[in-house]
Amino acid sequence: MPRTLEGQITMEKTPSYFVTREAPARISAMSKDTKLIVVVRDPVTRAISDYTQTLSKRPDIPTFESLTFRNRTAGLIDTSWSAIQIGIYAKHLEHWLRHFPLGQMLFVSGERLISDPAGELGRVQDFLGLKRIITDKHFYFNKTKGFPCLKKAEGSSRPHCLGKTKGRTHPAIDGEVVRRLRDFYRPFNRKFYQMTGHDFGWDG
Ligand SMILES: Nc1ncnc2c1ncn2[C@@H]1O[C@H](COP(=O)(O)OS(=O)(=O)O)[C@@H](OP(=O)(O)O)[C@H]1O
Repeated sequence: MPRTLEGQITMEKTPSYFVTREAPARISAMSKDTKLIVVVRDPVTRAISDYTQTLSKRPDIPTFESLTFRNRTAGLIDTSWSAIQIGIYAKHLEHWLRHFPLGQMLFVSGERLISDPAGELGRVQDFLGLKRIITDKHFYFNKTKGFPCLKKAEGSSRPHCLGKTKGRTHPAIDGEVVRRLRDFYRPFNRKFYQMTGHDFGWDG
């Protein structure tokens, strides 16, 4: 990590930290005061998004439906598949809470980041003790992209959307498989809502 000077905040983003067993102890050993921000979205959509990303790199992989189950007839979900395992947020959070108080963590809703980016970024700025500089004025909804974009990119006067790898079209997944996955995640989601004190609304 670079040295942080007076008046600066150093930020580091790596999606895999949240699910890496060694990460909480290592980060705590580096600095106990580190603030942690985690973006979470409905674990079922997250799994499909994860699969879509892998599929774009390796089009020959098996279907989502076949990777989901260890035994489809018995309805046994393959929790060793990373796309499924990562979405068990309550389990991952347990490890972090052994090293950090909940107040040092902020959970950003991936859904709200799309429907109300300024609102969600308002929470981030408050959490970091920053003035609310980023507001509604900075965003517009880009119909072609189907997502919010920045009116002006940093250091430019032109609009900026995230790249082609963000916001890919997901393949249609068998409804029964989606239902099974919803049933699988429900108790873990409830536990996660309880632990964070926030209902993310993934279970209707
Ligand atoms: N503004 C905006 N524009 C485009 N995409 C947006 C935006 N806000 C959130 N998202 C969602 O970000 C998802 C991709 O982010 P990831 O966390 O998967 O990226 S990363 O590869 O892990 O860094 C991506 O998931 P997919 O839709 O599954 O591609 C988007 O839903």
